[in-house]
Amino acid sequence: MEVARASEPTIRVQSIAQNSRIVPDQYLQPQEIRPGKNIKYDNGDEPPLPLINLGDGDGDVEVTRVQVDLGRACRDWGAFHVVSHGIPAKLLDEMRRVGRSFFEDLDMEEKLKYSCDPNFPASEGYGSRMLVASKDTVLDWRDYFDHHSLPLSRRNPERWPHFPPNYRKVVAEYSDHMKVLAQKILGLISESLGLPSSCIEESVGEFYQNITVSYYPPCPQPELTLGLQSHSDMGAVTLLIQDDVGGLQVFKNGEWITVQPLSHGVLVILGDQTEIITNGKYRSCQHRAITNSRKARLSVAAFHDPAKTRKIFPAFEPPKYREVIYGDYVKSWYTEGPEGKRNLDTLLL
Ligand SMILES: O=C(O)CCC(=O)C(=O)O
Ligand SMILES: [Fe+2]
Repeated sequence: MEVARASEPTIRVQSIAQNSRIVPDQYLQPQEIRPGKNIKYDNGDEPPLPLINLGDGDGDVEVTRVQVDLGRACRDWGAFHVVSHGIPAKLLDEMRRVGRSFFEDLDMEEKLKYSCDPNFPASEGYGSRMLVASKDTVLDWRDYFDHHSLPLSRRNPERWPHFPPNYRKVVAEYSDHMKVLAQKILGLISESLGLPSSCIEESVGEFYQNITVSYYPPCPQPELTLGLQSHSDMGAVTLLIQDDVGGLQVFKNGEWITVQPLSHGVLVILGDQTEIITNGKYRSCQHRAITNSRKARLSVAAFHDPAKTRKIFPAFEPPKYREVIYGDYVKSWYTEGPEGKRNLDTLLL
């Protein structure tokens, strides 16, 4: 059985959403970063995120095309959808289903038994505030469940929800599949830069994988809040699925562009370590989540990061970024906050 840990002092957003018709002050974003009255929930006339069909990889012509398309997506967006990725559609649906069931079918008392430790940022479990150690920031309109899934020595399904009954099995299976896809994507990214396919994966070393199910309750004043503040992911590569509600936005050419959900596609988001390793040839993607007043939204992110002791440095000369021990990078992210891509900018030479 799981051990109940000290519950976080912060009240869960889901409880606030159920009991209040206005947004408490702690969740009000500063004027200049509020999404504002004209939130765009679809991407309108904006170009859609690039879509790469990984099944197009047979034959020399197709291989070249996949590499060219992938290279362009990594340079221009730092994010793209993949289809024919080899992960069973049923597993994607089931992961969304069990994730949603934890948030919606268990009562709060049950859920709080899985609370993450408020004294450590990114500790495993149920929480609302990932930047716990940071200087005062406005809170995100989000609850989450974070799972430490790889390497296997970190994986302890006893700490994961016991409900629905197949929850733990689904997350473990999802973790294994996502690892294989992350390896494949990093291989293709390496090749698209003329590097040996193992290059980026070897630079990252053994994957530290976390799986975060994010749950964004309906928000009475979406124009004043953010589900998740603007950031780039700090690790190497994130693989994300979402439900059909929508709310993820990527920042491109000075604008926020809403990513249309693609139910059986997987969204690839390049992280800061990939930007460092590729020496800025490929950019990590700045993104955020907005809220809406109608429907709860769910996403599942599988983060693939280096070990905290790993030294990360560019694979090209002359280097444009200083080398960094990954654990130091993470520490600054948690103490200073993400603020877009500020942490990465401090490494620029
Ligand atoms: O909910 C989303 O779509 C984004 C989640 C995300 O960016 C993150 O957890 O880092
Ligand atoms: Fe993210």
